[in-house]
Amino acid sequence: MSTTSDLSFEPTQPLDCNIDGEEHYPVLPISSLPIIDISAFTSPSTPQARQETAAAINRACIDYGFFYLTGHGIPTTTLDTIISQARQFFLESPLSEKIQIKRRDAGGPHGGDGARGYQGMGENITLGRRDVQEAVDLYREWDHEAKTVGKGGPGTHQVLQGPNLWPLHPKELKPTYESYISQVKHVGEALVRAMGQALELGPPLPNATASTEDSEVFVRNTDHSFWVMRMIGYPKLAKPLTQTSTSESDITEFSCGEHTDYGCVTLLLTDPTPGALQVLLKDSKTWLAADPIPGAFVVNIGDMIERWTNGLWKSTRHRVIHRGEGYRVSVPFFYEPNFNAMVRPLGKCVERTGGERIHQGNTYGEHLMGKVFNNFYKEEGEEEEEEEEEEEHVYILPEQGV
Ligand SMILES: O=C(O)CCC(=O)C(=O)O
Ligand SMILES: [Fe+2]
Repeated sequence: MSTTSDLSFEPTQPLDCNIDGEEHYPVLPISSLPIIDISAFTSPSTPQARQETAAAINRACIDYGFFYLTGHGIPTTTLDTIISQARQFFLESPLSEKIQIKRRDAGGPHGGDGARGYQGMGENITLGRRDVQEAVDLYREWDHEAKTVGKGGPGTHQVLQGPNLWPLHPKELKPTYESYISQVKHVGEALVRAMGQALELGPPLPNATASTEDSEVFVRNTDHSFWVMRMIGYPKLAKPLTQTSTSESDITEFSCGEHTDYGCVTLLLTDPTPGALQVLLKDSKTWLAADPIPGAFVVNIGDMIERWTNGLWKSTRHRVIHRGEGYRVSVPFFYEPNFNAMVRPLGKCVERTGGERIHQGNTYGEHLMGKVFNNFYKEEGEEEEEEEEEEEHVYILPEQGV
């Protein structure tokens, strides 16, 4: 994804460049992402306070596509529990227990749906390379009435239509996570409401439908968010962290390869490990270490917001290289559009970006199915397909009944 912002930044220390004719891309160790307090949208507030927050979001989305989010109302103790229970699962469960909730092919005899469940070390592939991570993927449950029998007959599932496969250990994990999911969805809603206001799409219109382009357009198209939550465990990579800037060609292993998130907004929670998550700045060559701030989410916008805004706000590339101490844990919550939401550039954003649409539009469900197949079923070495080619896939999409 190309980035053409006019962002300029002052490096905090000398950058290591072009030694022995080799290009060295710097990694800035001090995070300078903006910090946005969302409380004006999560609690009673004044129009002026909301306007100031919306303006700060607009700036952050143009300049970085990433920011820290505070004032969301979820207690830090809850966030800490989410991380510590994920750590317990990864480090204390025997492999046999992890395998019990393994992601299995849709339609197969094990009742898998091709998406939910545990992925072993190296199974997640980004840009054709195996990520050094293990993970559990949880999704919004498919609406019961809209389920259809999988191609293997009764007891088998279509893609994405199976039940979530919850870790068995620790046993409090499932109720804790369910309660957290209901809280974090409210934060996602507040955030997309603020984003609609930030784009100055106009006040909410009476009798609005999903396609009405007012400031609530994102709220309506995420009101049955087909959310995804990942628990990710990262063992540290072999090479120790000895330098603040790194030659790109030295990096042969990734905890999570360079990517943009494919949905709407990501609310990322991580343990305190520094230096692991790196965000590509708008100069397209400087990586910024987005170190965690206690109690704050790291938020980034995904490809669906880029498409809705016709590229006014771009989804930003990021990656994880964990060479620090210990086993790193993160739990991103992807607040996504409704499965059936039609995602096409908004008229006002098309006008503001020169009048040409970057995409003709399709539903989030179609987009997601393309991503599920690309990422989960690609063999090492295969090139990741570009967004433009996504339309060439033919998927038979069951309707989500919502
Ligand atoms: O673990 C992290 O810090 C980020 C993970 C991530 O970018 C993703 O899962 O999309
Ligand atoms: Fe990501």
